[in-house]
Amino acid sequence: MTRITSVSLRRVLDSRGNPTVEADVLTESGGFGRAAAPSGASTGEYEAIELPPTEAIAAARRHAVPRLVDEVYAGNQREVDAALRGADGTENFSEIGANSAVAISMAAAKAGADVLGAPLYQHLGGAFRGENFPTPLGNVIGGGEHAKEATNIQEFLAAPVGAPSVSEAVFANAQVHARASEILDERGIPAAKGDEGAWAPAVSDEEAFEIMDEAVSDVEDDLGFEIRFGLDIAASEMFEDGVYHYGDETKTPDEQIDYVAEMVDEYDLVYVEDPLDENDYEGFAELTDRVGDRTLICGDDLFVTNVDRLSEGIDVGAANSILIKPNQIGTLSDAFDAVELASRNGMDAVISHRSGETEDTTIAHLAVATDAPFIKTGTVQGERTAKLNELIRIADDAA
Ligand SMILES: O=C(O)[C@@H](CO)OP(=O)(O)O
Ligand SMILES: [Mg+2]
Repeated sequence: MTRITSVSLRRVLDSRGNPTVEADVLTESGGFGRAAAPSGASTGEYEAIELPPTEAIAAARRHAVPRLVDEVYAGNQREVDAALRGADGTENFSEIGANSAVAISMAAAKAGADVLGAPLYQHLGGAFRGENFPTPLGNVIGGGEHAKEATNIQEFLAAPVGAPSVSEAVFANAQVHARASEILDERGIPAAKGDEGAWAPAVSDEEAFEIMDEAVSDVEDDLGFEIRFGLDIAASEMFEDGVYHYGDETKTPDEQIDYVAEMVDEYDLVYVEDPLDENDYEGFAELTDRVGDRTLICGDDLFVTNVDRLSEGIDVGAANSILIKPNQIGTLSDAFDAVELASRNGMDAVISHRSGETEDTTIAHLAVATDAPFIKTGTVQGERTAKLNELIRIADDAA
């Protein structure tokens, strides 16, 4: 019933106005799934390869589609993803492109769910999923590679950890985003928005910490549940010639560890992603040792959703959490393997969007399917609210 009868690929727009790959998968009994690949700006050095969409589509049509159509069942995700890997033949999807691979992988999952008549989160996660919902990490202020002339730290993320429901959490983040705008106004600071819809003011990181702290406390007082915040430092982007660059100032790796540890305590941070360069497993381990009992130290560029890199990290205690981005590795099966390896080792797996996104909602289902404690998928702006609104619908559906 779920045998794939057609896979079509096309170029569509992403939120930055760049082309990306969209896939449609059809099955024998009329099941249909559509998904589009997201795209990063602050990409990790070890991510699977994103090819220019036209090339990725041509290569996938040549190599992958013949191995899928009439050959593979969309309901069998492992089989779909093994066919994609077989068609590509490389470690990093450099032949058909991780963008084609992930679009097909996600579209097949949706087609499989469609035939089974199950919501995607249940098809991926099984009958017992849908009880727990992730806390959304909402990007409120940011800079780095996502906005010019703004903060050095890439993302300041609201985390409504005490919200009684996913819907209240989603609205709390939107309120923090609105409150941050008022505080910027009060201080006479103009702010455009970065790629993910976060405010991108030309302020120091120090001032961004203050604004974030104030916005979060105000909304916490108003709503009456605990809201904290966290960071994606995206430190690999700042690391050059052995030091971290904060505008004209620099920090040595030891100073960077001290700085992050101080910020964790000063602001009671609940989450810190990529505090150090993507090759510094030891630095990650030292920081995790110092503050890992009170915050999540999450590896994004460090692990790139890759089980081999995660295993190395586990060996040295490099983090207590991993960011999962399906397009970093190319298939849903690979992403699930990373989640499972992490959770077998007591680490949290956080599901994430990319800075370049589409209206695709797969990651909302993935977060519920994997029982993720957090999902990072922005706060406002259509391609972000697509996922947040889907989470609200899933919660409604599962109730
Ligand atoms: O660094 C990150 O975590 C992401 C998403 O916020 O950014 P990008 O997609 O540009 O890598
Ligand atoms: Mg990151």
